[in-house]
Amino acid sequence: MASIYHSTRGTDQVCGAKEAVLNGIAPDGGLYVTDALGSAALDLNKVVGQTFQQIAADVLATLLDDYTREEIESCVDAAYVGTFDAPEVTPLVPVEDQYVLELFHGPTSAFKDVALQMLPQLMSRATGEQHIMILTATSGDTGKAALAGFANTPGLGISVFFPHGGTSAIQRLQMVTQPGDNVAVAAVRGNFDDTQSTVKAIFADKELAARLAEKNIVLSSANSINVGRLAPQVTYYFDAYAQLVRAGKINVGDEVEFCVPTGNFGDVLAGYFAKNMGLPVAKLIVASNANNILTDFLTTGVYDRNRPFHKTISPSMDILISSNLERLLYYASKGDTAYVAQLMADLKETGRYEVREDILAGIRELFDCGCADDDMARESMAECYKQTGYVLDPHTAVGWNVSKRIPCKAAARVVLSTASPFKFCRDVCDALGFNAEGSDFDCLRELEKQTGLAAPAALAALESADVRFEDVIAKDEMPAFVEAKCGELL
Ligand SMILES: N[C@@H](CCOP(=O)(O)O)C(=O)O
Repeated sequence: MASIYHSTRGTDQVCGAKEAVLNGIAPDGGLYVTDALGSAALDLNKVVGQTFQQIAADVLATLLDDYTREEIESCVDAAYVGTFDAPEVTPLVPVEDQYVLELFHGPTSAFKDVALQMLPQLMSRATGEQHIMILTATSGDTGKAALAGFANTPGLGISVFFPHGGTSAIQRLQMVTQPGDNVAVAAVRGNFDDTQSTVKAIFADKELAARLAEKNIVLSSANSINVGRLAPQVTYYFDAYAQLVRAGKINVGDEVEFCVPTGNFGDVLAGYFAKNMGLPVAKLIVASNANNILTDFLTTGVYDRNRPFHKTISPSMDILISSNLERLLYYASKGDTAYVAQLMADLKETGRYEVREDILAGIRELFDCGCADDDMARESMAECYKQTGYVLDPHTAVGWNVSKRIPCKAAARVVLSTASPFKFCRDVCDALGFNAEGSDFDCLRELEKQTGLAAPAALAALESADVRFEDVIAKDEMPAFVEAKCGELL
């Protein structure tokens, strides 16, 4: 029987995986979860002999089990054959005494491509006659990856909102130059949390939904609140493990640790899913930048967003409302939807909640944490480059810094590398002591010259790309923007 999905905040409305992917977020504002997680494991002996694509097919068939095997395999082919510039898709590179999992070889040079090359495939096989408008809030990377994934998909439109002045220059250019007839992009005055919260409010707006329904349009999400975004990310945890075994670094069954730079908690939650699907994970280390709300939560059990919001050199992690933590709370409370709903209501009303001691203790059995501010990240970029020649982007540097301070107790430690350093070339040049003057493309060329690395062609090409989207709007204007774009694009 196919897995049943329901909200983290209640079980009265249930659906299958396809409907969960299509809806993006549950009708009560919670996130879709399935109680089947933990009941089916991948066969590790098989995994270690598989390609990334084969592992992806098995992961997706397990988590999204109302897709047929044929549907899953055609999704995998479309998403992962010929779309990444590394044959392994997500290569694992030894650097000093740990391993860097390079997740940035996709079309937009960020880990989001792994899921956002897949989500449009999943969505188009789940939809019927309806038209879909995808709403995406981004702090830098998701937006472009979603645009690249959904551009020109028949029957689908996509609207992306990013914080005005809150991304790197290259990240912004990637979005505002996006070609396609079905895409819209706007900068929002405010930070990522304002944008993400407004997108969630738009999903909850019943009157807007009714007006759109008259035009046969539904809204969905390309953020990791959508289980169709999260499930594909589980693949690279298994694949990293397989690469370690094949390289003779560990034996099948050995435990490994992962250190994950994260803001919205999606990337690290995918590791929790992997663990629950049979991957021997000893620890998941949550690495935060100066917006260290997750470090505080995992240390004290208190989640408190009443604090300053810092703009950092790792902008994709500038987040104080980590959406996917809600899913972990659901599983850690053993499926207590009323408890999760209460915590989320507390967060909305007071900006704060505190979990019970037993729940924190359960979480801490698997999760460790740490944070690194900009100076620490710069130091790690410089030190790592000096000692090994390896160039870390500022987000990966946060993970690297945190990882270095927590001794590894398992057979291997893998640091997830979230983006190409060329997306943040000015800050990387600055950290590495290279010339960081001039335009961002001067910095890109300087980084190439000094390191001998080639910038991804799509990033270099942004220098001469036409800017198509220049709207800067207030968050209150987002609902009208979405409704207008539904009319224009669908
Ligand atoms: N870091 C993200 C923020 C949104 O996270 P998501 O994983 O939920 O899409 C970004 O770069 O936009």
